[in-house]
Amino acid sequence: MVRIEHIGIAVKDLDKANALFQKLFGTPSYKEEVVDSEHVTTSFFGIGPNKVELLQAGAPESAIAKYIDRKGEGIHHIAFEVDDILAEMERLESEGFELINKAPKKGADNKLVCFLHPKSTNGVLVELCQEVKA
Ligand SMILES: CC[C@H](C(=O)O)C(=O)SCCNC(=O)CCNC(=O)[C@H](O)C(C)(C)COP(=O)(O)OP(=O)(O)OC[C@H]1O[C@@H](n2cnc3c(N)ncnc32)[C@H](O)[C@@H]1OP(=O)(O)O
Ligand SMILES: [Co+2]
Repeated sequence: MVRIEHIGIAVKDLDKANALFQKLFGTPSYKEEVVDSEHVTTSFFGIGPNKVELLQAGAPESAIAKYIDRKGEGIHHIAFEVDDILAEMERLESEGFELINKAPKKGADNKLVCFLHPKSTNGVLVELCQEVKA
């Protein structure tokens, strides 16, 4: 684990949330990106060396839609940057953490990602992110 890559926040209305967080951070979102495979639209804010990712569901089957239905809006996951996602997935699985996806998958913001099931991480949805090198 290199550092916290982003904090993911589940929101119902991305336009309203973008306006709210722009006021909070004093800076606008630097990009919005749809991730079809996750049925989400993401919006990223840079705060110094850190990032916040807002996520709006694009379909009822979206993990974000189910989360909001269950728990309402709020912090959804913590993402960590890793240098070698395959090695980290292998290490974590050997340590007893449950990988939700068994192979890295395409994430937003030019990343390969893997999620750990919250039941194996004290109730925190953890995302591993590796930068996709050009
Ligand atoms: C990849 C694009 C982007 C990026 O950064 O690049 C993203 O971050 S996309 C983010 C959205 N995608 C995901 O979250 C994918 C991984 N998530 C999942 O596969 C599911 O959400 C899963 C498996 C965590 C939960 O699935 P589901 O909601 O269908 O199951 P349950 O509702 O039965 O939940 C099971 C159990 O987990 C607890 N739970 C669910 N979501 C969270 C959460 N975000 N944080 C903590 N805990 C969570 C839920 O409360 C249930 O617990 P229980 O004690 O059984 O009630
Ligand atoms: Co994320």
